[in-house]
Amino acid sequence: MAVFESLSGRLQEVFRRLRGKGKLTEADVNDALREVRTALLAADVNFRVVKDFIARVRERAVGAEVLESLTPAQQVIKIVYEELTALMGGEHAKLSVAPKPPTVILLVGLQGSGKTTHAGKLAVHLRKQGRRPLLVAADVYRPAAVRQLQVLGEKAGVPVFQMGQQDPVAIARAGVEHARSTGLDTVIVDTAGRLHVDDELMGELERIKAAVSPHEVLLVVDAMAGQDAVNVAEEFHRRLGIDGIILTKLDGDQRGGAALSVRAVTGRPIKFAGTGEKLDALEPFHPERMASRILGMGDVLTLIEKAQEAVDAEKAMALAKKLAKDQYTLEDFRDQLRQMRRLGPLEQILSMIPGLGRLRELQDLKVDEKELARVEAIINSMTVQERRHPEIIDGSRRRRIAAGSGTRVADVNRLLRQFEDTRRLMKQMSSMERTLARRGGKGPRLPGLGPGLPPGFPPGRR
Ligand SMILES: Nc1nc2c(ncn2[C@@H]2O[C@H](COP(=O)(O)OP(=O)(O)OP(=O)(O)O)[C@@H](O)[C@H]2O)c(=O)[nH]1
Repeated sequence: MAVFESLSGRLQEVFRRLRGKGKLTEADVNDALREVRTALLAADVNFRVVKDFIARVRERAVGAEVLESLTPAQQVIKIVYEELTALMGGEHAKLSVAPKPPTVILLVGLQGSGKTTHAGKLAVHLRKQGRRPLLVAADVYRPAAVRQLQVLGEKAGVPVFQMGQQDPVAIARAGVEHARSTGLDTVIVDTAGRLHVDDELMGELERIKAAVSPHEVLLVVDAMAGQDAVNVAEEFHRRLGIDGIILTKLDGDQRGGAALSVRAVTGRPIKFAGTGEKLDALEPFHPERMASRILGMGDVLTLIEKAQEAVDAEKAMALAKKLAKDQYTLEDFRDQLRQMRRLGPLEQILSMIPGLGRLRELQDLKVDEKELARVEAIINSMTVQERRHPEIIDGSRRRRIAAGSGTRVADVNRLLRQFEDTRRLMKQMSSMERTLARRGGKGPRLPGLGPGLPPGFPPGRR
């Protein structure tokens, strides 16, 4: 599922028609903007936000400068892109860091918004940046919450501070003290949630805030709640004062209304987006990249960052050498598959590649994660000899491998064909890159990605 799927589709359709017109009149632009308005409202964007947005775009788009330019449709799209970016806050808003550690981050939000999960994700994210976080369990009403945080901490390799079911204010204070005395530089306090905003909860959060003076109060809201999420954010901000927002479950939100309105309504930026249940499914929120994804222009920068995190640079170098010597094996193929899977769900990845959204045949491509598992099972059923010298895999070996991996001989045949295609293509790519490198030019590959990924991806597409 791609975020903003329907909004993105509708906007691209509007602009496709606009582009088809060549010369534009004011009426053409007004018609297009009316459709943009309908699309935004259907995406559950707050109606006041939509109204202001359309007014701003219209003001910039109907002038002579745009309409009489050589590429009026392009100009209109550019204006929409810029205004969408501005709507979501313009620049990426970073987390603040305390001048003197520890930095204290207070996570607040309703029950089920994904607070505890995102405490863990944030810890993983900070650790990857070389920080030393501490998770503090101050959600004492739901006994399972403390345990949940401990489990997350173990998975993330991040220490967890807890004192059982005591006063959350005391726990938060002791947690910060613990970080200070043990040299941990960032404290993430997980607080209790309720089903609704209520006085008791707000009172408790205010007391915690006063006790630990956090550098960041981050509100965790569920994007799937749409306009309710925006109302919750407004309420929390009014009562508690927040510094930023973590918008969760963006992977499940087809409409995108919350992402587009929450900044405009609260005046506070979205700092992170949660895109899945796993601990690494967290993206720093970049308004311009999100605008680009909405308009079907892809998001290559986020893709590159993900790839750099997932791909082991040393392995990629080793692979490049092997390719040059024509020693690429099925073991390498399997390694690449594993790396690819670490990037996240393939549909999310595909939505970040410019232009892919517009390709008809890709629109109904449902990436089959099971197919990836099957490919891995087949390779695992081979002997080391077979993986390194696939040419020895004859008919009887194919039958044995199929039986061993619980697949059919046809599956094994297909995999071997794909492996051959991949090997051939990768050889071509790597010799192209070498030629380009010799000429001092830049290769077309993504840094950190190539030649790390099978170009025929995803494998097993029939
Ligand atoms: N798809 C998806 N699911 C998520 C995401 N973040 C959290 N979840 C799921 O949402 C559910 C609730 O998450 P929790 O972290 O337990 O929520 P919480 O806000 O801590 O809840 P309380 O502790 O009860 O206040 C869990 O099943 C998570 O796996 C996300 O970004 N995407």
